[in-house]
Amino acid sequence: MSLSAQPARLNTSAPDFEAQFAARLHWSADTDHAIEQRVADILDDVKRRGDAAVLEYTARFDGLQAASMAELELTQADFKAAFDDLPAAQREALQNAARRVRGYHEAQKKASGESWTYRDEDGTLLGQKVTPLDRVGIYVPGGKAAYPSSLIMNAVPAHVAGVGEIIMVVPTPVRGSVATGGTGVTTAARGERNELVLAAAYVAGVTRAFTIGGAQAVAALAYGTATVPKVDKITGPGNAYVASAKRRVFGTVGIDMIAGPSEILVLADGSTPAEWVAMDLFSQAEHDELAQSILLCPDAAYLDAVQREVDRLLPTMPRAAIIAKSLNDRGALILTRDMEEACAISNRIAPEHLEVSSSDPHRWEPLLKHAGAIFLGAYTSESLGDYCAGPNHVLPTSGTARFSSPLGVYDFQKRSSLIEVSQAGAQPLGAIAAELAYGEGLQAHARAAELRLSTVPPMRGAK
Ligand SMILES: NC(=O)c1ccc[n+]([C@@H]2O[C@H](COP(=O)([O-])OP(=O)(O)OC[C@H]3O[C@@H](n4cnc5c(N)ncnc54)[C@H](O)[C@@H]3O)[C@@H](O)[C@H]2O)c1
Ligand SMILES: N[C@H](CO)Cc1c[nH]c[nH+]1
Ligand SMILES: [Zn+2]
Repeated sequence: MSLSAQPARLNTSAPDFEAQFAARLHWSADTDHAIEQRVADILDDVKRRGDAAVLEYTARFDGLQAASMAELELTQADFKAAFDDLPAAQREALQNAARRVRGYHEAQKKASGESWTYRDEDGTLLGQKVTPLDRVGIYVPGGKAAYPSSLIMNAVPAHVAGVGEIIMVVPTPVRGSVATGGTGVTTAARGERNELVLAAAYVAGVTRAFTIGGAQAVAALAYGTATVPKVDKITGPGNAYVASAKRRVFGTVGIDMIAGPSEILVLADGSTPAEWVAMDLFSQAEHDELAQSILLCPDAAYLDAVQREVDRLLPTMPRAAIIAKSLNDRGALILTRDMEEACAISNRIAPEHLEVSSSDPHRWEPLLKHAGAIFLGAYTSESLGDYCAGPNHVLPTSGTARFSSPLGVYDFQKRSSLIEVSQAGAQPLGAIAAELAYGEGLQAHARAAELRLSTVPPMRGAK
């Protein structure tokens, strides 16, 4: 069957642009009732029945049969064996990627992740104590592709922050088993473990790991089961089921953000070879049918050229079916009046990844406000950021870059305020606090402050 990919052609000057634009924009799990309902049911079930429910869903959605959760636990020996067995080039690539990601996150910690204090003129000490989380759960996706790079992007900043225990979940679906929501495949004996993922767990350092995925894995981490330890926070990307589950368990545990199906927006001035841009659009479309790839450009002939490259290159891609579905359903090539308008539209979309494919990217960068990551210039392909540039590739999707940031060391830390008031400092602060506390009708607050004054006044409103 020959496939074709026809992203929607939009024109900002067309009278129906706004309607067409809105129709293409953010899809998120919470607008899909069927996914929401299924995820809610899975979470409830795992909360009630623990391991037994996780085993059932793993058989149903991943086609992976196991008699007990112990069978689904990976060991440190598995990690080391996978690492030792890798071809040297893959071992080196993993280590180089981890080294660059570590360097970036160490710099990030230095810049904004350390405790700080100061003393005011009365000798009162004020500040913030930064502490790492005790135990985190990292979700490493594994449904339609394997993601050793996501393991590195989660585990490395957790280590830089000083997290005590890292519990990883990763689905290992049996190939050919399709998570249909029905019974799925129930005869296969073992999921396909990805050796690079196991080796990455060795390189990046993971405490415990389970081959479970989807909403059931998120539930196991959030509520804890007899086998899977309850964590303080769940980080990491995943498909619509994972994103929805994370949103629902927030409050029971912390979460990093909504990092759902991947997105790329390319802002092009027409100076980058069309082939490069077409492949960059493919690079995110190939993740998931629900991924979104958009090109904004003020040059109609360039949009035509990129479409021609899409047509030419698609048949060469092993994941052509996923790419075609993603581009047909969610992709768009948008003709803008100029680059300024393209920047404004990009801000409205707030994409996960934003490539500024221009000969003068620094001219446009100041106009760009909302994006998970901004890639400047024709040589900065988004895929370099996915693996090894250094910054984190776990990024907010579905327009949540308007209020969320990339995964970072800060996601694995929390902060406590530090306050040490000197005797001299207690005098002015006591007077201010007492005044406000009486105003709120909270006498005990007022009195606690006044008792520390050198001259203690009578309590106002005493009985
Ligand atoms: N935003 C980011 O930072 C980022 C980074 C990497 C990957 N991603 C995205 O992560 C996603 C990975 O998705 P994936 O599918 O490959 O792996 P995944 O691990 O996220 O999802 C697989 C799991 O989904 C569940 N599932 C699938 N179909 C189901 C159904 N019908 N009913 C119930 N559960 C079902 C199964 O339990 C399965 O184990 C992609 O969308 C990719 O674009 C995002
Ligand atoms: N582009 C993904 C984030 O949306 C990350 C990734 C991992 N591997 C390849 N790509
Ligand atoms: Zn990617």
